[in-house]
Parts: sequence; structure tokens; C-alpha cells
Amino acid sequence: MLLDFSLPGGPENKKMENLDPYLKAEIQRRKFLEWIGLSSLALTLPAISLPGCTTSPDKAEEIPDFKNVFDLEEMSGKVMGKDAIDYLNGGADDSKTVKANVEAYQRIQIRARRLIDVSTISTKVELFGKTLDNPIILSPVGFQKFFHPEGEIASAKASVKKKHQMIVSSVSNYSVNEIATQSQADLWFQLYPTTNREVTKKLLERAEKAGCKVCVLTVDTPVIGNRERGGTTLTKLINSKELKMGNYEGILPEGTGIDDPGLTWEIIAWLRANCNMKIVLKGIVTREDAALALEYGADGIIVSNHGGRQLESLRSTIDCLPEIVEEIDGKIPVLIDGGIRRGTDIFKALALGATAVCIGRPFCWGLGALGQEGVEIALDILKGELVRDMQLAGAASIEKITRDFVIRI
Ligand SMILES: Cc1cc2nc3c(=O)[nH]c(=O)nc-3n(C[C@H](O)[C@H](O)[C@H](O)COP(=O)(O)O)c2cc1C
Ligand SMILES: CC(C)CC(=O)C(=O)O
Repeated sequence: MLLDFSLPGGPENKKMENLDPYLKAEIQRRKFLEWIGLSSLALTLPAISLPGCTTSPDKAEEIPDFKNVFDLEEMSGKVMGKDAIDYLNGGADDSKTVKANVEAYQRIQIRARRLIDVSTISTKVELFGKTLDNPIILSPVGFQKFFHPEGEIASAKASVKKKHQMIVSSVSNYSVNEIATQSQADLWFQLYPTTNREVTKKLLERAEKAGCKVCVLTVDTPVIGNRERGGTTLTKLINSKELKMGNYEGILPEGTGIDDPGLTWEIIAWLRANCNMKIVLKGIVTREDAALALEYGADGIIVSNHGGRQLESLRSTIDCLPEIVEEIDGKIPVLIDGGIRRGTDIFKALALGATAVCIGRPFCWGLGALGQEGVEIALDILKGELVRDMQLAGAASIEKITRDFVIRI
């Protein structure tokens, strides 16, 4: 049967714990291929290979055809352990906001224009002084080794290869420095300030040393949401000796929490005084807080409800977007995440005023299914869909995707 990469210490993991991570990944891959009856593919998928394992191009057509990110979700559900699946896919309470994020996109329809030259499509966007190849960013997702042994390093390598911006979570398993060094990625850093500002300062120093120019401050996590699905998994992850939180190594005194329920808007001035990164607030869901973000000098915001994992009964993020875009009025970039599963979702978010979008679970499904290669497939699928949708809707570049392209039903 498949290897169980759920919490360390499980019966399968006992057998695996002394193995090199690459070897573990390869075994996981081979077991999976065997399980779906395509073991010959072990020789055609080149990302992680054992000595003597050769690639054979004539077998390439046998690579399973992932039509959309849901195919990756399905595959990851077969490869990963139950705890990992629940941690990844679960939300707060009854996971209604998780569903709302996805379903809300169906209440928006596209008004396509005709006879527009779409022979060349540009997906480039300008963000914080840099030109990004495309507006699809990898959201910060913690504990990625729980999904695949190569964790954040696999995701970062995929992001470099496919030219997507990646945001590293404070609670990544590999440290931001290891991820940057091994992938050569130009990363942004997501911050959970601790109650101990000296520790927070050290986290910022580590991020800056790893080359991060943008600090994404998550503002929706004064405490952790009621994660009924997966139950105690998150607490176990935070305290796990095996799946360490790389960024906190050697700096987190015993008993110091990784969230701070006392955090207020003052944190923005404190961050300004203690780092040189751009400051982006992640988790804004109202017009009022968008106004405060401007007042306190944030450089950008991400409209997010943490993928429905924090407060249940929040509106879907795409429903929150218009009032926030109106309030911000072009003064700073407004990004969005939550429920984006299709190129058309990205198109709709951009039409409603988002500068770029972030995706969480979709790239992790790829990671859980096939490691780096799976993340690459997820990114290819979403970017491919976006490009085709831009052609079909009649918008040849991102700036041409305006409000007129969508209508709410
Ligand atoms: C498994 C998992 C771990 C996450 N970890 C973090 C984190 O460490 N920091 C953070 O700001 N958001 C975290 N998030 C939230 C994501 O950044 C993002 O807001 C959310 O996944 C977007 O929704 P989507 O998964 O529907 O795309 C996490 C989400 C998931 C699914
Ligand atoms: C709360 C964090 C420790 C991790 C996280 O952001 C998440 O699991 O959603």
C-alpha cells in the first residue's frame, strides 16, 4: 500500500525515518505509480531519480493527463496520509467559507468581446517595483514537508522554473534561507509576529538575509481558527520534533506562541522601523480595514480569509473584493486569494480590480501528488487556462482585463 507521510512516528514513517528525503520521494512516487497501474512511468518521470534510473522519451505520452487542478487534488488524496489531506483541505468549523470561496466565482459571469487581436497574449504584471511574468502567486502555506518530503524546496524550484512569485510561510519546514539557496528563488516572506518582538526581529533579519524584499503580514490569525477537520494535527505540527519550523530554529524560547492576540495597527510602524521590506497586509476583508491599511501606510493588501481556515461565516473573498478595490482606489496593489481553481476565476478577480491572485491548495495538491513536478503541472494548468480565457474573452494583456468584462448574477 502507499506510504503514509502523515505525522512522523506513524507505523510507515518508522520504516522511512532514516531514509534520504530524495529517496523517500522517489519511493513515494513509484508506489503511487504502481498503485494506479502505471509503474512503467517511474522511468519516464525524471525529477527525482535513483542511480541507474533512466528517462525514456518514447514513454512520455503515458504520463497521466491532468486536465485541471482537481485531477491533482484527486491524485494527492490518494498519495498523502489522511492527516495531511485533512490539514490541507480542511477549514474552520464546518468548512463553509472554504466552499463559499470556490462557489462565489460561479455567481460572476464573463462578458466576452469579439474581433480583438489575441494572437499575442501578455500576462506580465508590475508589482512592488518588479515585473512578474504572470499574476499567479503561490500563497504562503506552512508545513509543506507534511505533503511531500521536499516540501517548500520543491515548490520554490517549481516557482522558479515556471516563473511564478512564491511567498514563504513563517512556519515553513525548510528555513527561508535554505529555500532561497536551494531554489535561487526571489521570495517574499509571510510573517506571523510572535509575542516576543526580539524573536520577530530575528525572523525579519533571516528573511532579509535570504533576499526577501516583501513582508506579507498575516492579520487574520490572532489565534488559530477552530480546525475541526484534522483536529489536533496543527498543534502536533507546531510541536513536532521531526517536521521542524525551519525559520524558528534556535530563536524561539520555550513557551513562546507563534501568534500574537495582542497585535494592533501599531505593528506596521514597528515593521517599518525594523525592516526594509515592503509591507503587505494579508487577511483584509472589509472596506474599513482597507482604509486603515492606507492610513497606516501599508504597501499592499491581500484580500484573504485564510482559505476559510480562520473565522467561519466570512464572505467569500471575491465578494469582499469590490468594496476594498473601491476604497483603495488604485493607491496600492490589491491581491486576492481563496477558492481560485480555474483560469476564469483568475480572470474574474483581475476584472474586479485585483492586481494579482494567490493560490494555496491547488499548488499543494500538485506537491502532494508528485512533488516539484506536480507543482509545475498545477502552475502550467492555471497559467494555460488564464491565457486561453484571455484569448476567448478578448483581452490581450492583464491591464486590458477591466471591470466591463464581468457581471454578477
Ligand atoms: C495547508 C495550509 C497552510 C497554510 N498556512 C498558512 C501560513 O502559514 N500563513 C498564512 O498566512 N496563510 C496560510 N494559509 C492560507 C493561504 O496562504 C491562503 O490564504 C489560502 O490557502 C488561499 O485559499 P486556497 O487554498 O483556496 O487557494 C495556509 C493554507 C493552507 C491550505
Ligand atoms: C496557523 C499557522 C500555524 C498555520 C496556518 O496558517 C494554517 O494552517 O492555515
